[in-house]
Amino acid sequence: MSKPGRTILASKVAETFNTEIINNVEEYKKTHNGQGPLLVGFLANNDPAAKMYATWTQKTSESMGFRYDLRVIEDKDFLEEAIIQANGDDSVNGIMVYFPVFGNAQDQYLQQVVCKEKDVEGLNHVYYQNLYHNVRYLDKENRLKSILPCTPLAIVKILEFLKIYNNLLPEGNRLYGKKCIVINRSEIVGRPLAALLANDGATVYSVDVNNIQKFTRGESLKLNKHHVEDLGEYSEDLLKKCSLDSDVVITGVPSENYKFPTEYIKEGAVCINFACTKNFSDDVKEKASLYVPMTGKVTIAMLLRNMLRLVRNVELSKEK
Ligand SMILES: NC(=O)C1=CN([C@@H]2O[C@H](COP(=O)(O)OP(=O)(O)OC[C@H]3O[C@@H](n4cnc5c(N)ncnc54)[C@H](O)[C@@H]3O)[C@@H](O)[C@H]2O)C=CC1
Ligand SMILES: Nc1nc(=O)c2c([nH]1)NC[C@@H]1CN(c3ccc(C(=O)N[C@@H](CCC(=O)O)C(=O)O)cc3)C=[N+]21
Repeated sequence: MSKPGRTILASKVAETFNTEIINNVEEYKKTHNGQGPLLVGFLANNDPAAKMYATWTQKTSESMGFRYDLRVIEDKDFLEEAIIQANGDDSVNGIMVYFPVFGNAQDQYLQQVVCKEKDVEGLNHVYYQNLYHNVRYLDKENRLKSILPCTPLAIVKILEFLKIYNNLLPEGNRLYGKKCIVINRSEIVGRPLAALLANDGATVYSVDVNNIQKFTRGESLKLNKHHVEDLGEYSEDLLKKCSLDSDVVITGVPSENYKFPTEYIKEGAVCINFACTKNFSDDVKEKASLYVPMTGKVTIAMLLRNMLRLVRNVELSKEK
């Protein structure tokens, strides 16, 4: 008998955004001498994953009508100056820095050097604070939309595509009744993702190497933003219990030989992996109803969508 589950590719999800992005770039070009918005990428390391991602952002953005300029910085010490220069350059619309650079807390500092008006990845403190506080606009008049970090946002868009979000429910509560588990709690992806899902009404188990936490909006969603509860230290038993309770399993463990145990997956759950390596075993579809093996293509679509949103925010602020 054939397996009941299906694999859904990120390219399929990205398609639904790409037409809109291309049309918006075409509109932009009409009023900008036929030129698309300019994205600048800073590469100051020899990390093969970062290099690959840089080549790939260039290819995708150019194919959609954007201009892309990769600035390779040989000496990391000059990176900060280069970012500051790009912040002040009116011809630059968006900036991204490929991480890791120093591979320590200095990288978080560099993230904040990119000015928020050009921060296509949505890593500025202001955007994080809005996300964690469930604030969706930058101004009191609700004209300027806040930017969301692109990988967590990509996963939200995938869950919408998979119809885990129920659009019969009011916006902001569309994950009510859904339970999700996220294996990764980095500041770039896992923690903001758990907060986003909980803010939309889900119960989220957030797992890292040390412990397991639960993010929710409280009983009957009475809180207007998520709150976090410690469930205990990391253990296989606790992980299995939380996972078997989850309708959605999301993994992002950056290690070649890590495999999420298939027997921890609830029958018919949705499984999504955003790590560069395959975090699920080949038999995942014996349990999963829908399986998304990689998410990178949707992340890039969200990056470019964020870029257009930044351009629009700059134009709206000028009109004021
Ligand atoms: N698809 C995409 O668009 C993107 C993918 N990535 C990929 O996602 C992966 C993760 O990236 P980061 O979050 O930046 O990495 P990170 O190293 O900062 O964080 C890894 C997280 O996983 C947890 N973890 C590691 N081993 C674990 C285990 N055995 N059990 C439970 N938790 C465990 C850690 O505690 C930590 O919270 C990488 O492979 C990266 O390349 C990153 C950004 C975008
Ligand atoms: N500021 C910053 N933001 C990042 O998002 C970032 C970064 N720095 N540094 C490097 C890592 C690595 N990374 C990848 C994301 C997806 C795939 C991936 O799996 N891509 C394809 C598969 C490969 C392909 O089609 O060529 C996919 O998902 O379909 C790989 C690598 C993002 N990174």
